[in-house]
Amino acid sequence: METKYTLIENVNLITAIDSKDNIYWNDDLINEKNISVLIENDKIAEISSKISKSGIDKVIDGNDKLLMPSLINTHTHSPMNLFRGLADDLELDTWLNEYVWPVESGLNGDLCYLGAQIAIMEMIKSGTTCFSDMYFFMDYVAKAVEDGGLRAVLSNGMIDFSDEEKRKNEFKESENLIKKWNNKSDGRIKVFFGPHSPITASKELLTGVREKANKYDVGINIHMNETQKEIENILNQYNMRPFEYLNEIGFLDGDVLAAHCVWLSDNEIDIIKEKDIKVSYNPGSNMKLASGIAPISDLIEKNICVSLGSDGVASNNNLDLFEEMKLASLLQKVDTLNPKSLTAEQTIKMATINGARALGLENEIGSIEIGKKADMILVNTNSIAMSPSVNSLISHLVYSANGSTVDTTICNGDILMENKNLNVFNEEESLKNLNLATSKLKKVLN
Ligand SMILES: CSC[C@H]1O[C@@H](n2cnc3c(O)ncnc32)[C@H](O)[C@@H]1O
Ligand SMILES: [Zn+2]
Repeated sequence: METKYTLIENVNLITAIDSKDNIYWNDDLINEKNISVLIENDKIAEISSKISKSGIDKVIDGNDKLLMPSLINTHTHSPMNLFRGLADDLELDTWLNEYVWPVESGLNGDLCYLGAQIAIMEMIKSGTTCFSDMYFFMDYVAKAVEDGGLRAVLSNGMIDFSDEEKRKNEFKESENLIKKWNNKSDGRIKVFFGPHSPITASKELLTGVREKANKYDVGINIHMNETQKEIENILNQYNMRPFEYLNEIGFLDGDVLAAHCVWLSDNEIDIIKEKDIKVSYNPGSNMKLASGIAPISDLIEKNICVSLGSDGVASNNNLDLFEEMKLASLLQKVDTLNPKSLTAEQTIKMATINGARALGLENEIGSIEIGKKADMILVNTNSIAMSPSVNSLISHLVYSANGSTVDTTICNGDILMENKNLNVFNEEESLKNLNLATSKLKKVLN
């Protein structure tokens, strides 16, 4: 294979630097002007103030642009792009039991491919190139990731409600997904186990997942402590809170990615810290479903790894992590009544380097450093949202910009969007198919 060189010239570079020592919150962001970055195939080869153009296949002018690591969404359900606006203004239980699960019963692989395809286009357009997904028909989602050029950590969502037959099927599905897709598509796809939650997954399923996650050396993606009702349910069954219960059965380890973590006791925070659990904060979904406010400022103070997730678009209702960064920060400020809670710098780390750490990908992505994969975005600084550019661009990224300020998106060295033009999939055709598919799926609710 011939070596491909891409050069990004004279750009304003903003990135975290991986501290490599599990200190998640103490390093500052790099913010330097007139930098050039050389990409050799899929990797960052050089970062310097001047790089020769000779032998370069593609030169991107970085004037009026900001270069940063692309964003990492550590919790979503990509095929749920079929269900945006289907069920709004409801709390989690009603939303799931009366709307979402009935329409999901009509899903098939092709529909999940379509939903994931649209989610992937939405993510590329808004600057995300890596996402952690839990859903059904994940073989089809993996194909959409392969075709769409993104990076993803995929998990088959496992629900058994204590039914042994269901449990066996879930393990079969999950192990097949691992064997077929883990480390595939040029290493862009990884697979985790995905027990849905301690309510929907039995103790046997959870202990089985821990055993198999160790066997296959993969992580675990799970919903935790999202609503007060869920905590009461576990307390009634086990006389322990959810993290205490999972600790007791030996489920917890540093490879566990726990989504939501809204309602946490002090003891649970200590367990999260001790076990180095990775937390995915989903402020948009937690607000929309009126679930509550996660105590992120307390977690940061304890140096717990907190990353950022959107959840699915049926509860968010989009996948724009720029919007999510703003919600993330503002919600912490209003919760603590402290304007210094979750600063813009911390929020960018949350959406980049901590996302990488949460997925076990910190040696590959999450920052712009030599040897890392070329997953990065160019943001248009000659735009109203990013002006005046003589003020803090870091502030603009979190408090003012949204996904539409992203101009160019690169994943694994491939340019997936350039000057706002998508290089993958056919958006118009997919949206036509989406409307047809959703109108059929919705009929079950009438
Ligand atoms: C078993 S596949 C994943 C499963 O999770 C459902 N889901 C989507 N968002 C949430 C959420 O915020 N909490 C709990 N479950 C959620 C999704 O609809 C699938 O059924
Ligand atoms: Zn979820």
